[in-house]
Amino acid sequence: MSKTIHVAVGVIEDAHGRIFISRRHQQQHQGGKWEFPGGKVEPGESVHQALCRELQEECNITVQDCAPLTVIEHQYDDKRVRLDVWWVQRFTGEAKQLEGQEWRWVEKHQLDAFQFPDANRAIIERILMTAQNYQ
Ligand SMILES: Nc1nc2c([nH]c(=O)n2[C@H]2C[C@H](O)[C@@H](COP(=O)(O)OP(=O)(O)OP(=O)(O)O)O2)c(=O)[nH]1
Ligand SMILES: [Mg+2]
Repeated sequence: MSKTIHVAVGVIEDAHGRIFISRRHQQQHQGGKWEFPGGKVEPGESVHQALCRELQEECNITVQDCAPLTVIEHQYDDKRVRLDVWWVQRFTGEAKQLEGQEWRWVEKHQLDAFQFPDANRAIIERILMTAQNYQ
């Protein structure tokens, strides 16, 4: 069995409580589906370092403050992933997608209307649960 791919993922929230999502390129694993920005943790990097690097590269932002939200392990037909998900509420820079992916800000209650990879179901549940607690 191939080894687990460790991924740092950011749930980026803006001042209006909206979440940043982007659409994976068709040729990528889980292509065409929407995602929270992030990418693989490189050798020698902490998850936090990977998160900051990926969000700078993909979304043009510098993370100032973030907190662990959840960790999801998921087996797809072709690979196994471990998604280390962080809530990012403080950042500098204007968020936008720098790698040619379609992107948008969405209200939390609209997240369910987008097609995400299967592993993301648990992330979205956690976002909605956490949001409810703060209303
Ligand atoms: N970034 C991200 N990846 C996700 C999400 N949900 C999910 O199942 N994944 C999976 C898809 C991929 O198998 C893996 C992320 O790997 P990736 O190939 O996009 O990583 P990367 O951005 O570093 O890409 P690369 O440049 O190394 O090719 O995690 C999500 O919400 N965000
Ligand atoms: Mg990525």
